[in-house]
Amino acid sequence: MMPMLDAKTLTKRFGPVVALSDARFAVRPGAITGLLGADGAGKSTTLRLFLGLVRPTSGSALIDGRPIHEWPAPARKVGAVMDVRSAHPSRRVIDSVRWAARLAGMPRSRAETVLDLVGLGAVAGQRVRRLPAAPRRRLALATALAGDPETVLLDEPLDGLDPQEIAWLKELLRRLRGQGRTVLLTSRLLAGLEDLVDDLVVISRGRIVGSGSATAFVDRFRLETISVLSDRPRPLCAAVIEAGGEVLGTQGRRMEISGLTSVQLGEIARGAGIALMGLVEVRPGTGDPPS
Ligand SMILES: Nc1ncnc2c1ncn2[C@@H]1O[C@H](COP(=O)(O)OP(=O)(O)OP(=O)(O)O)[C@@H](O)[C@H]1O
Repeated sequence: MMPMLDAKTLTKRFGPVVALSDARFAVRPGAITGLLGADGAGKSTTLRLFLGLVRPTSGSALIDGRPIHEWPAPARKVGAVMDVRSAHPSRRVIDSVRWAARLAGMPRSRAETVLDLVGLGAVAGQRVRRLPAAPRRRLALATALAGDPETVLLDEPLDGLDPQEIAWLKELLRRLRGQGRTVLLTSRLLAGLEDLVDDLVVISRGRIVGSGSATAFVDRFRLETISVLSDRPRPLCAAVIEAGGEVLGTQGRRMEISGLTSVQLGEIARGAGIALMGLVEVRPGTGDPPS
């Protein structure tokens, strides 16, 4: 089966910074894939490369076998939410989506369809600036879907959402998958993705360190993953990497670490003079902290 998204020896440098180094991975059509990595790992850069917003230093980022700029109607191929603030604040909600639908060559009625899909039909006539944060994020999603794209790229879509909004978004993404669409979303944490993604690609400091079915990953990572709280996450990250561990994700003071036992982690933290405020070894199968 031809992959829907294909990173082929993809490298991106920004001056001296290597944001992505020889990345190779493929995303299956009709699946939800999570691109997992810590802050600055290269997740957004990867999405930008697929979208043609930045050019690869070497290698290629293919959508359905071709770079995005080779598709005659790119908005029918891929829709993306990279920045939720992209809608113009003084526009009406409906006009914002109509504009996107028009650019994609879709009929005018497409705007109503996608606003209904994201539950914003009732506020279609409002100015964008009057929308609170959660509906504004839904609007960004509607705009991404305006071109009826085969593939949807979402940068940290679950980040900062409340539980109801997370549940709603997951249901919507499952519906999009049910329609045969491909979804690639990024996240800093594995926690919370288990019941959503089919496949995972794990990126660490610009390198792909693993990819495959989420079930296999979740079992392996649960076995090995330690979730830890520290008031000095940055030096702790450095000490963990120095010791050969892998930082899977960070969010504020919380980190997910693999490749080390909790005893080793405790020793590393003590050696670096960093206090651990909480540590949970995530067990296979249950996801619950040990009692
Ligand atoms: N336009 C740019 N110019 C210079 N450096 C950049 C640029 N874009 C990204 N980088 C650097 O490339 C690296 C990867 O950044 P990227 O935004 O892709 O990471 P990320 O995994 O999405 O992290 P975050 O969750 O913080 O957005 C970082 O070191 C970042 O500072």
